[in-house]
Amino acid sequence: MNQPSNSGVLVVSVDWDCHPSCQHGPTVLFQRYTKDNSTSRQFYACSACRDRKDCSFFQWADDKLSCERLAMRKQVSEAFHSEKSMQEEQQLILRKCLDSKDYQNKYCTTCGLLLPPGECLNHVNHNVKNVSVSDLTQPTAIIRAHTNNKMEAQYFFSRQTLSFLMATFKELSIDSVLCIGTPTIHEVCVNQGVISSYLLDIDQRYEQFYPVNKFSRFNMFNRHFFNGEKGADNVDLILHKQNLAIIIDPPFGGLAELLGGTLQHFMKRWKTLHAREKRELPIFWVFPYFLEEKVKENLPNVVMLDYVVDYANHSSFKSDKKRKSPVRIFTNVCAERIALPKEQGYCYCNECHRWVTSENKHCSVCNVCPSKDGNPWKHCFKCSKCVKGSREHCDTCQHCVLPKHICGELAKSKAGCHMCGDIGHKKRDCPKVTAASHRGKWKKRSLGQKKGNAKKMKR
Ligand SMILES: C[S@@+](CC[C@H](N)C(=O)[O-])C[C@H]1O[C@@H](n2cnc3c(N)ncnc32)[C@H](O)[C@@H]1O
Ligand SMILES: [Zn+2]
Ligand SMILES: [Zn+2]
Ligand SMILES: [Zn+2]
Ligand SMILES: [Zn+2]
Ligand SMILES: [Zn+2]
Ligand SMILES: [Zn+2]
Repeated sequence: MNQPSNSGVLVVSVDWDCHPSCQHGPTVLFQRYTKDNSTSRQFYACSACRDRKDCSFFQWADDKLSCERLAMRKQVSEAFHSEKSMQEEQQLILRKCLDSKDYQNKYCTTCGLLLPPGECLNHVNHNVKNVSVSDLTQPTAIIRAHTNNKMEAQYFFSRQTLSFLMATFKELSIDSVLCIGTPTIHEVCVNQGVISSYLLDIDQRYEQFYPVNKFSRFNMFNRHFFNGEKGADNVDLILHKQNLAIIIDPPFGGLAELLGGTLQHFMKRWKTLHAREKRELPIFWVFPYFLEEKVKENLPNVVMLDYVVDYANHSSFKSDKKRKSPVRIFTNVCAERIALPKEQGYCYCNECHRWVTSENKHCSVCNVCPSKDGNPWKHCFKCSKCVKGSREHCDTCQHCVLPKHICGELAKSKAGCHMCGDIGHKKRDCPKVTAASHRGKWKKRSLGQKKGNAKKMKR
């Protein structure tokens, strides 16, 4: 999402049928407040890109577009809609590469293209690499990952995490998965051939490696299929599978309310197709632990597993790093049914009936294994709850805080409303926000999902 300012931006509406579209499908209506919060104005911005550099679409909701701008918008939109998917042509190239015995296949990393024989001449000064026939079955190893945190944030699961996820699916008798932004899971499923899978991802490069019955270019924030009905029909086919699960691993900065909307849309469709099922469609949503509240607000009945998800190509979220990855799995499957690997130090808590990290000790007062971050927590009788092990109770702040804190700061920051600064209420009850919500399908959500943490984690 484009953020014209750091403060005071809310999602107002996600009415996909009525909003103007950018090249990533329908935009989101946001509300931006001035610095002193005295006035606000609404604008439409891209749902997929959190930086104007990646998608320049921006439109004030009350702006009357000039004729030239309208004409330009129309031109862009027409060009976008006529840009038909090249998936079928790409598949012919893939076929040629797979069949080739007498020449070395090439992939141009600069253009993100698999090159048919003879095509290399057009890529002379580009970064071209050789790919073997077996490489072609591992697209995530061929493509250059786009690690732009404001858009794709392509971080691939480590081998260990992949094995855990695959073992979990097997244990739960899941035989089909809808992979949303999880190309490595899809790759393993396709290669192993035991679990059937379908990939939805915004990265068009996968069109070269998978036919339309295996992949569609898709925007997970607004449910936009770049190939129209074709993609939607193929997803519907997989939603017919009874023992299906969805696994989604969005960029951290992605708004939970939009992601929740997408998941609930698929869950609802699955429920309609399996009217006799009492269960919900199993969901595995990979997201940081510090966004737990946001996930739970937007997807009811999920729990956070203690399992630490790590990545092969992320500089800090690798399993060999000292600092643990903050990424966890949120699921609506009963946590008791998901055994976490003992050999990685997880153990079963008989009181909580779930698997936890060995540092997450059961608190007999709260009657839970309280740790969220995987480090030891302890009970504070003054706060009447468990807190991070590094915190000490401060009688002045009346809270458990870091020993080296500035007394009073926390109380100040906890007191008021982030929106208007008033001490008397919290952001969710801010009259300014409520006053703004007077037109149909409104949603009042903060854009800043614990910005401090999200910024620190950069994904
Ligand atoms: C954090 S990575 C997750 C990859 C996953 N860990 C794996 O190993 O398969 C985010 C994924 O979501 C995709 N993505 C980013 N923005 C998207 C969007 N708006 N809609 C759909 N996919 C998106 C990226 O291309 C990338 O594959
Ligand atoms: Zn866009
Ligand atoms: Zn090239
Ligand atoms: Zn416990
Ligand atoms: Zn406790
Ligand atoms: Zn305390
Ligand atoms: Zn204090």
